Amino acid sequence: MAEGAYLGWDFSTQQVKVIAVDEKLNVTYEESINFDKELPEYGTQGGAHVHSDKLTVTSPVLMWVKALDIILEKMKSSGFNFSRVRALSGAGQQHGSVYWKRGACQTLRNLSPDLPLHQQLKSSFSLSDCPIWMDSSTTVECRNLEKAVKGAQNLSDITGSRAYERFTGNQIAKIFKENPDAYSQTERIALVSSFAASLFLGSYTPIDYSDGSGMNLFHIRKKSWSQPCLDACAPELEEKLGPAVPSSSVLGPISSYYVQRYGFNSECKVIAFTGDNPASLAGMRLEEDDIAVSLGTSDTLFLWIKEPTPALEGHIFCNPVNSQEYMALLCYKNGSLMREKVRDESASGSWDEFSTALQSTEIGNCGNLGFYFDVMEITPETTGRHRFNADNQKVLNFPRKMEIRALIEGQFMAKRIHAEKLGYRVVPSTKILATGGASHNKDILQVLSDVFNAPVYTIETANSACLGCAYRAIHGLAVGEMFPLLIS
Ligand SMILES: O=C(CO)[C@@H](O)[C@H](O)CF
Repeated sequence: MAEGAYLGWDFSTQQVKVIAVDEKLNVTYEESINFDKELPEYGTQGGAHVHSDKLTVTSPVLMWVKALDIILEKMKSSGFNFSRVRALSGAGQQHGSVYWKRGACQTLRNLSPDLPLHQQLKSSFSLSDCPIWMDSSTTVECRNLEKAVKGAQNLSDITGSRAYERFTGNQIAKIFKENPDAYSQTERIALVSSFAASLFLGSYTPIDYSDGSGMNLFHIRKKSWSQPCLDACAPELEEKLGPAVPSSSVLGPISSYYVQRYGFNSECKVIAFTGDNPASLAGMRLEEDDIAVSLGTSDTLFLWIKEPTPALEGHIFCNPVNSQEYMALLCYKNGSLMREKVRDESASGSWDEFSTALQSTEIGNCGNLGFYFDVMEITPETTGRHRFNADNQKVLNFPRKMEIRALIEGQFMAKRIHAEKLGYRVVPSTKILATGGASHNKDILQVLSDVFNAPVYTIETANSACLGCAYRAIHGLAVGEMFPLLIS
C-alpha cells in the first residue's frame, strides 16, 4: 500500500471520532468530540433527546455537523498533516436518518472554504431533529410494513430482519404520516453514514449495502431496494434514497472545501461510509467461529456468516468487506447507559468501586439473577428491572455489590442465550473479541469470558468502528470500484 495516511471516522451516538493509520496499519492519530460535553448548547444526554413520550428519540443534525467542524479545527491546531491523507471512510450509528432539504445538494457543492460547515448548512435540512436507533415510537408502522409484505418472517427473508421500530423505513413512514410537508421538502433521505460521507464528498452519496440492510427496505440477496417495502413506507421513496452501492465503493475525490480550508490532498478519495457495527466487524478482522461483542452505547453481538439465516430475532446485514457474504447481529439498547446508571446508583459513580464489586462477588452471584431495561429493550422487546433470588422469587432489590454482578451477568447471559437460540454455537475454538468503551474494564470482560466459557481478546483501541473504517479506506482504494458521482 502506498505510503500515506488513511482516515476512519465514526459519527456515533455520543461522539464523533477519527483515527488515522499509516500504510502499515499503525494507528498514528486519534481524536474525538463528545456531544454532551463539547456542544452543551444542544442539551443532549448521551448524544440524544428522549422526548416526553419516552419512545421518541432524536438527535440534532447540526450538532453532528458542528462536531465535525470542531474536530477538524482540533486536528489542524494539533498540526495534523492533512496533505498525506490518501483516502478516508467512515461509519455512522445505524438506522438513524437525515433529511436533506431541496436545494441542499447545490449548497454542498458550493461550500465556501472561509466558513465552517454548520454555518453554511444551517438551512439545508427539512428536519432538524433526526430519529435515531434509540427510538421505539413506530410500532404501528412496523405492523403495517409486515402486513404489506405478508408477515414478519417474509419481511425478514427479504430485508434480513422483521420490522423493528428503529429501522429507517418505519421511521420514514412515521415522518411521512406526521410531517408530510417536511417529507415533500426532502430532496434526499440519508443514513447517518451516507450523510457523513456527503459532508466529505461535497455531494449526496449513495447508501452502502451493509448499512442499507438496517432499514427494512433493502433486499439483502438481490442487493437492491425492495419495491413492496418502499411502497409500504412512503411515496417516491426510491428517488429520495438514491442508489445503494457495495460498501467498498470509491465515491470520488474529497470536496475542494477540505483541500482549501484544511490542506487535504485533492487526490484524497472518499470510500463509501457504512454502519458502526459493520465497520467494527471490519476493524476486528473476525475469523470463522469468532464472536464479536461491542460494549458501546448499545451492546451488540455480531459475527461473519456466509449464508443468511433471517429469523424473527436478530438481524442479517450484507457484509461490509465481502458484499456477497453476510454478517449477523443482535442489538441491546440497555448497554453502557444501563451500566453507567447502576455504577452511579450502586458504586458511587466510580468504575473502580464497580470493579471491586465484581472482584468480591462470586461467579453465579449465589443464584441471584437480574435483567435491567430502563429503556424499551430491543432484544427482547420489554422494559423494567426484574430481579430473582436463588429460590426464583421476584425481589425488589439486591445489596449493592450483588446488584452490580447481577447486571453484568444478566447482560452477558442474555447475549449467549439469544445467540444460541439463533443457531450460533460456542465451540472450543471460539474467541470472543470485545470492543467499545466497556471493553477497557478487565473485570467486566472476565464476566463475559465466564458466561461464554471462551477466551476474550480486545484490540488496541476501543474505537473498532473507526479503525475498521480506516482499514476500509485502504481496502476501498485497493479493490473498490469507482462509483460515477451522482449528479442529482
Ligand atoms: O441499533 C443498533 C444496531 O442495530 C445500534 O448498535 C446502533 O448502530 C448504535 F449506534
